[in-house]
Amino acid sequence: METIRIVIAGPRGRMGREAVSLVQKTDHFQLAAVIDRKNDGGNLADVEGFSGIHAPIYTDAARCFEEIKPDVLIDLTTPEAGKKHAEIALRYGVRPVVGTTGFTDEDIQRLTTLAEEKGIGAIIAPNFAIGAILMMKFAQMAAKYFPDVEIIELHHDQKLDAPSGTAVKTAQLISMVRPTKKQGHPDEKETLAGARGATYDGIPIHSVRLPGLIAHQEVIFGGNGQALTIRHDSFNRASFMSGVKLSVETVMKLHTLVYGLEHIIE
Ligand SMILES: NC(=O)c1ccc[n+]([C@@H]2O[C@H](COP(=O)([O-])OP(=O)(O)OC[C@H]3O[C@@H](n4cnc5c(N)ncnc54)[C@H](O)[C@@H]3O)[C@@H](O)[C@H]2O)c1
Ligand SMILES: O=C(O)C1=N[C@H](C(=O)O)CCC1
Repeated sequence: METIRIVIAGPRGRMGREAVSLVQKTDHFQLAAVIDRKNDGGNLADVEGFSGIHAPIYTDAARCFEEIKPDVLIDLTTPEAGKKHAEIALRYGVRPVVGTTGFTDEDIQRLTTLAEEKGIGAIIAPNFAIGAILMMKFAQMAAKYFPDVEIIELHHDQKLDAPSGTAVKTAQLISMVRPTKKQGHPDEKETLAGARGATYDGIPIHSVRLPGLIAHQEVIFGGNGQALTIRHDSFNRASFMSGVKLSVETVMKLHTLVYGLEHIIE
């Protein structure tokens, strides 16, 4: 198998550290460089927790891609940085695999156009955990029979974006198969603002943020005399890494942007 040269943006973060470790232990992956907010010009091996892992550090994504010419960027940063990195990567002919969440429909559309112009692959995956992809697919199946649905997503309290990328993606998949619907009583009123959550195409989304959590979601369907709950839990960040590996391998064969691993996992 040909070696895939990878740049990781956000290597010191919770997900970035897992991704560095994934690249290190995968024979056909090579860590070509990292993009970090600090330590420009330094080496990852000199950063605490990365002893023996040699990769040049850049703070400027464009300079990194220009000098390193990697095959793939894995971005695990913040919404602002992730959007910028993905766009610069595509301009330099580097295929982005974006795990960073908080992208809007417009962001995704702009990057899709850029990937098409360049004729290279890109993947934006709100959730890399295979179980979460199945949870979303099962929810889409169930929505055909149970149009009344609410999403509760639960994450650690250091998360920047709400609702989660997974909750938005789940609502998008459900809204593809059910007509727009106003749920609950037509005259219902919130006596405390936000009590009924945010809505995507009429689907309520409730975001919980608590220390101790990692990433969890329940999709609850209600019907006549019955309810169906589909739940997924990520108990650690290693749960995302098989999806990151699959995305890096797959993006090399794509010529357009794919949003969501449900398009890749049959
Ligand atoms: N797709 C998935 O399966 C999945 C799973 C977990 C987390 N996430 C997302 O991944 C992102 C990162 O999550 P996390 O928990 O690792 O966050 P984190 O805060 O632990 O790490 C983010 C890292 O990005 C770095 N960073 C910020 N701006 C930067 C810049 N301009 N250049 C380089 N590095 C920069 C920070 O220094 C930090 O080390 C979030 O958007 C989160 O929602 C996605
Ligand atoms: O830790 C996070 O942040 C996560 N975000 C993703 C999302 O927004 O859907 C899912 C996995 C964990």
